Parts: sequence; structure tokens; C-alpha cells
Amino acid sequence: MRVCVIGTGYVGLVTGACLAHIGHSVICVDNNEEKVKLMKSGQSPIFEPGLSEIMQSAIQSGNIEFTTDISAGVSHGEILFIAVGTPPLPTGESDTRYVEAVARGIGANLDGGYKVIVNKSTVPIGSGDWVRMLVMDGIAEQKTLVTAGGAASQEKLPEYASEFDVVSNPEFLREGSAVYDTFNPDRIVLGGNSPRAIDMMKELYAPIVERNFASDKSLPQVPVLATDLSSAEMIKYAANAFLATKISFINEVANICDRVGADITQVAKGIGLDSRIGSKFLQAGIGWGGSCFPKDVSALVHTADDYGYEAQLLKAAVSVNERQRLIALEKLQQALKILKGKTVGLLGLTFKPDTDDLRDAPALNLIEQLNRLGAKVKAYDPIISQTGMRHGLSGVLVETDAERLADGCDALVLVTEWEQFSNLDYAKMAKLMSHAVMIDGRNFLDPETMVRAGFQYIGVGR
Ligand SMILES: NC(=O)C1=CN([C@@H]2O[C@H](COP(=O)(O)OP(=O)(O)OC[C@H]3O[C@@H](n4cnc5c(N)ncnc54)[C@H](O)[C@@H]3O)[C@@H](O)[C@H]2O)C=CC1
Ligand SMILES: O=C(O)[C@H]1O[C@H](OP(=O)(O)OP(=O)(O)OC[C@H]2O[C@@H](n3ccc(=O)[nH]c3=O)[C@H](O)[C@@H]2O)[C@H](O)[C@@H](O)[C@@H]1O
Repeated sequence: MRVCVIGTGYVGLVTGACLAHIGHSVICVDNNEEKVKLMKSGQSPIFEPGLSEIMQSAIQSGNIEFTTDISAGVSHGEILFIAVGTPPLPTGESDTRYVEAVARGIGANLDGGYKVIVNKSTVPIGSGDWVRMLVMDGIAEQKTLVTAGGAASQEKLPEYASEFDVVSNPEFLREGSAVYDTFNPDRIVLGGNSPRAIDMMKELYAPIVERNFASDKSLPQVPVLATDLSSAEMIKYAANAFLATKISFINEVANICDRVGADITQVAKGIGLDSRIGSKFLQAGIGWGGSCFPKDVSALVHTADDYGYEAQLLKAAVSVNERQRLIALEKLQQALKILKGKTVGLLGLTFKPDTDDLRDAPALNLIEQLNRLGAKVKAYDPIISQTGMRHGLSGVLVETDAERLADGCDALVLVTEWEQFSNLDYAKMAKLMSHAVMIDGRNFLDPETMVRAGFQYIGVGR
């Protein structure tokens, strides 16, 4: 099928490349010229395992193209994905200006033929109808432009004005395993009221639904859930809010464990074995971050507020997380007492392993607070240190390896559980430090091994 993906970030580029990989003809549109230039040369502007490989094979097979020209994408695609960012506004609500620009842009470039316009971005509930309206506005603007020169007349909209449908197809991929998740989704949600549009979306995803590209082909077909627009939009927010709340829950229990002397890793195992609870997302630590949990939970709280409903549980999940993001600081103060004049080394900067994404990373709060308290901050991150993607980072000296990081530090904080951190030479690192304190912000390291290496080991809730 012919596909256009507008916005080539973590979601759009992965979606475009994976759809091209399974045989569709894809044009990816982005208004960032630098990115488009890079992608045309076969390079991915983001670090995502497996992405460069499938991009390059799709380029070679001629299944994918990159452009800044939205009109080329819109006329190519029978299915048009909107995959631009929806970052948070200071009020907590979602900033939908990029979606708005793209929806109008699609309308302004529709040139006949039935199109399915797909909201892949996470958008506030009700956005499906709003996008339809904006596309219609775009069509009207197009008509006005055509008649410009004389007085802008309000002529009847062109015949094809109604020849599109809007579908909500929320994305559930995780950064760091985005390609895997796209080929192995737990479910595909399709919200909309047009059977024709839903059928086209089912055809698009058929190879994924039938597990042709899954790592385990013996699994049953991927469930496809067809819903109305608003329910699909709500599923996305509810899923992220549930997962974030689950983490806040385990962090709350971890803090109680700290006080009563229980071990949260054993507690999480014990409750996770209950199939009604499940073992995933019970990893206690320094809180959830990233480009989506914080903004999506806040946006849902904001939506509830708009309807006069106070989402108390979600607000509590957010406030537990805000406190948790500073738990490493508390532990550092307990171990070192005064932080002024001390040097603290951060193992990891990104909000989770296997990504280069620093958006709303707990490391950023830590750097800011440590600086405020007069500590010097150094960091080593397997990706940020090596790719030089240090833009926007201030108040931190980025080291090129873990031993340089340890050298002269009074404490280390493991912020991101990169696999590489499981087999560093910790005994050597401890010797290089002024005080060998290890705050394991992800409960990732083995406490006994750390003690044998010479560290005072402090986990979260253990
Ligand atoms: N990052 C993630 O893991 C996930 C993100 N989402 C949602 O997907 C959406 C996209 O998120 P990301 O991919 O992380 O965003 P991103 O910020 O990485 O990428 C957005 C892209 O859109 C481009 N763009 C902005 N305005 C444009 C325009 N007018 N025309 C063409 N391109 C334009 C930007 O240049 C950028 O490349 C958001 O709504 C997010 O909540 C959903 C699931 C997972
Ligand atoms: O909407 C989105 O953007 C995505 O948000 C999350 O994916 P992602 O943010 O990439 O990463 P997660 O693995 O969910 O981790 C999010 C945060 O929670 C933290 N976390 C996760 C799991 C856990 O047990 N404990 C914990 O503290 C991580 O360290 C990280 O800071 C969801 O898992 C995806 O399904 C969703 O599509």
C-alpha cells in the first residue's frame, strides 16, 4: 500500500521504516531539513537498535523515500500518518500545534482520491473530530488560495473534500526496543467510524498481525481492537497512566521497605508472581521519566480537570514520582552528609537504556539539584558520551568512560541500567574514588558484589 508518514521522530521514523520493510511504499515527511538530509543518506537521526539496518534495506529496495515536501507525501499516500510531537505545555496539557499544522497541511494538499488520515501522535481525547475539522479548513484554504487574486470567494468545497476518514491508531512502542515492538505488538488499536478506513488499516497491518515479521512466529495473531475514535485516544492515555501508576506504586512500597528493613526486589518478585498483578513494571528506582509518561499522565489529569473531575489517583502517581526523582539526592546526603564541594558521578544519563533520549530524564533533575547544593557533577553514558550528543546538557562534565568517571568521585549514582554497567571493573573504580559510595538508583547491581568491590552499596528499598 502507499503510505505517507509525517514527522520522523522515534515513532514516525520507526513506523515508516517498519512499514517499508514489510513491503509498503512509504514516503516520510519531516520539516527538519537536516534530518531529511541525514535520512536520505541512510542514517538514522536517532539511536534505536535495529533501525539503521531496516532503513538501509528499505532504501535499497526502493520502498522508502524522505522529503520535506508535504505535498509529495500527501499525493503519494492512500494512508497518511500524523506522527509529530505533542509535547507538554507548562499547564500540563498537550501542545497540539504541530498536529494542527500537519492536519491543515494535509487538507491544503489533498488532490483527490480517498485517503485515510491516521492520528499516530498521542493526542487529547476528541482530537479525531478536531483533525477532521482542520483538514476541512486546509481544503478551504487551498480553495481560497486557488481563487486568490480576486476577492477570496467562499466557493463550494471541492468534490474530494469528503473523501477522507480519520482513524486513531495509538502507538505503544517503547524507546530502545521500538523496532522489536513494532513487529511484535501486544495489540493494534484502530479507532474510527468508517468501515472502509478500518479495513484499509487492517490490510496495512496484516503482515504484522499474522506475525510474518515477528521473532516468534508460533504466537497467535496480534489482536486488533476496533473502537470509536475517543475510546482509542483514551486507551493510549489510560495505558501510559496505568503503567506510570504501577511504577509509582512500587516506588511507594520501596520507600516503606527502606524504613521497615524489607527488600523491594524480593517483594516485587513475590507480588509479581500473582498473575493478576504481573511482574512487569515493578522495578523500583529513581522514578519514571522520558518523553511520554510525564506528559501523558499530566495531559490526562488536565483533561479530567476540563470536565470538572479531579483525577486524584493520577495526581498522586505524579507527586510520588516527583519525590522519587530526588530519592538519590536524599541517599547521597545520608551517605556523605554535606554535598557542597563533593564530586558525584552519574552512571547513565538517558531516561532508560538503549536510547539517546534525554527528554525528562531523571538525570537532569539530579544534575540541577546537585549543582544547586554545590556538588560537582560528572557523568558517563554509553551513548551520550560516545556520540557527542551533549547539547542542552549543562552543569555536568561528560566523561568518555566509567573509570575516568569514578576518578576522584565521592559517590556514584547508577541512573540508567545500561547492560554495559553490569560488568564494569568496579573494584578498580572503587580504588579511584575519594569515597566509594554507590547509590544504585535502579537496583541493577548485585549488592554483595559491590561490597566485595569495596563500595558502600545503597539501593532503593533494599
Ligand atoms: N517517543 C515514543 O516512544 C512514543 C511517542 N508517542 C507519541 O508519538 C508522537 C511523536 O513522538 P516522537 O516520535 O517521540 O516525537 P519526536 O519529537 O521524536 O519527532 C517528531 C518529529 O516531527 C517533526 N515535525 C514537527 N512538525 C512537523 C511538521 N509540521 N511537518 C513535518 N514534520 C514535523 C519533527 O521535526 C520531528 O522529527 C507524540 O505524540 C508522542 O506522544 C507514542 C508512543 C511512543
Ligand atoms: O507513549 C510512549 O511514549 C511510550 O511510553 C512508554 O515507553 P518508554 O517511555 O519508551 O519507556 P518505558 O520502558 O515504559 O519506561 C518509562 C520510564 O519508566 C521507568 N520504569 C519502567 C519500568 C519499571 O519497572 N520501572 C521504571 O522506573 C523507566 O526507567 C523510564 O524512565 C511505554 O512503555 C510505551 O508503551 C509507550 O508507547
